Amino acid sequence: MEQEGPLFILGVFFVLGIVALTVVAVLQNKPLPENLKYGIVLDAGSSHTSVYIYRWPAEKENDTGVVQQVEECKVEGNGISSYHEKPVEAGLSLQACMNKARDIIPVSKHKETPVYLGATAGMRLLRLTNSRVADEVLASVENTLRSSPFDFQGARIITGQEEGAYGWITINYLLGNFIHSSPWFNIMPNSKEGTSGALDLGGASTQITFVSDENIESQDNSLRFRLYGKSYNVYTHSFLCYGKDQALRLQLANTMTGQNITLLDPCFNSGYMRNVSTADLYSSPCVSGLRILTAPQTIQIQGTGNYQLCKNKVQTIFNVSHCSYSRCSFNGIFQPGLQGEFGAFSAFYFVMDFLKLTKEKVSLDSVKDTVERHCSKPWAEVKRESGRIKEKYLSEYCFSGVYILSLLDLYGFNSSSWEDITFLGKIHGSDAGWTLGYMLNLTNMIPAELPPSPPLSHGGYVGLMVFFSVFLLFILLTCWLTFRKPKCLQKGII
Ligand SMILES: O=P(O)(O)OP(=O)(O)OP(=O)(O)OC[C@H]1O[C@@H](n2cnc3c(O)ncnc32)[C@H](O)[C@@H]1O
Ligand SMILES: [Ca+2]
Repeated sequence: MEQEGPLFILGVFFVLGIVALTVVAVLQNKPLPENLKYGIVLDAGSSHTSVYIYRWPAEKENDTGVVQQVEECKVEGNGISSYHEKPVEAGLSLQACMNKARDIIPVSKHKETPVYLGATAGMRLLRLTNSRVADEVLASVENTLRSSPFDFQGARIITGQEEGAYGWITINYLLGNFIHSSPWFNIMPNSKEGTSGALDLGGASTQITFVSDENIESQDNSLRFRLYGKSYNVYTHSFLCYGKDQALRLQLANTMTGQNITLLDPCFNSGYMRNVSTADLYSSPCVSGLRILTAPQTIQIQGTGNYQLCKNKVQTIFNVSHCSYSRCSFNGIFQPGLQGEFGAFSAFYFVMDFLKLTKEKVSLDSVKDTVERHCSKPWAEVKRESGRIKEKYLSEYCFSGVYILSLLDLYGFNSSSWEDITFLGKIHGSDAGWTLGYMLNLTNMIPAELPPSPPLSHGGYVGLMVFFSVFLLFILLTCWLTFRKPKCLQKGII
């Protein structure tokens, strides 16, 4: 009895010790309040500019799938290359969206938030037409971005190769395709091995990018990446002038005649009419070589809505007669055989979404039927059904549908490989496009090797601590209750 008093006190201290240990472990390892970082990328496309704002937790910077798009602000008006006659206004056009970015990003983060502007095919074409004016437009947008409170990192025209590569990185990052070989990463697990190819259809250029096991016969189309501990051999090509707006110009210019003021066009719905200024049509370097000097100043397009005739007309813009490699897509450009799944975005998505062909896998034949049916609808009916859509877009869905089918056919998609294409607008809330990949690369957020990762997550660590503490407590209590006198303590079991 004399010995029980001190032993009881010892036992109480022991229990208190374990409880204190658990509390300290839990508190000490409580995750710090999330430190968020922001980044801004301006996609200065040929048809329009969008300002994307991204956010991610600073501690997880090198993990994959953690960067999220928090906003897309569409700049009013057309793309920056359309300001070629008044370059100063190109910069002003960005102001409203940059003000919105100011409101969204906390003031304390402004100074450390990088801003990048990448211009694509519209500016590539303007540089070809007049490089001095292209520089003036870039200087103007640079001025606006420099005067923003953010950390301006540069405004430049990205190459077609970069555009393809970053689009591919974006979709595979968002789909979680870079991580499934690692046992430690388990965010957005992807059941399918491998990466997804990227198909981007813009207004002035189009890109195809995918991993290939074949020899890439032309160096310009070959990219090698090492990402998250894996090497990738990637094929990419950007076709300048084969975005959907420039392709439409090519198609029109191909059928222009010397005198006719009216142009019957099977790629527009019957009853549709549009006036086109020939000066404007020929202003693009994509078609300037096709200029007919005797063409009238203005022509009137009159739609006749015929799928088959439209297809024949669209095919005239592709040259498939020469190829100096083992195989080509068109215009003498090397392309290896298609491999794996593909994500198709931008206008591929806009057009297929309008035709209600994105929700589930639809066979190639059904897609052709749908486009054919759409082309044969009178314009009045098209307008009645979808009157709220911008007339420019609405009037061009027949042409765009036929163009997409022709382009994908030349890439090598047939009835069976068509099933490998998914038309993507957003992936987990972020737009599919080159901008995210561009930012990930410039902020060094995609490591070549897998970052070292602790074997246990914070939750797992705390859980184990609690489990073992409770286990010890349980043993002690069992001893106490079994022997009444805590003999186990006396015998030095614990
Ligand atoms: O990549 P580049 O060639 O520079 O062009 P862009 O970046 O401006 O091109 P987008 O992907 O924004 O758009 C591709 C095309 O789709 C058109 N477009 C945009 N939204 C659309 C919609 O809802 N329906 C149909 N077409 C759309 C747009 O006018 C372009 O012709
Ligand atoms: Ca684009």
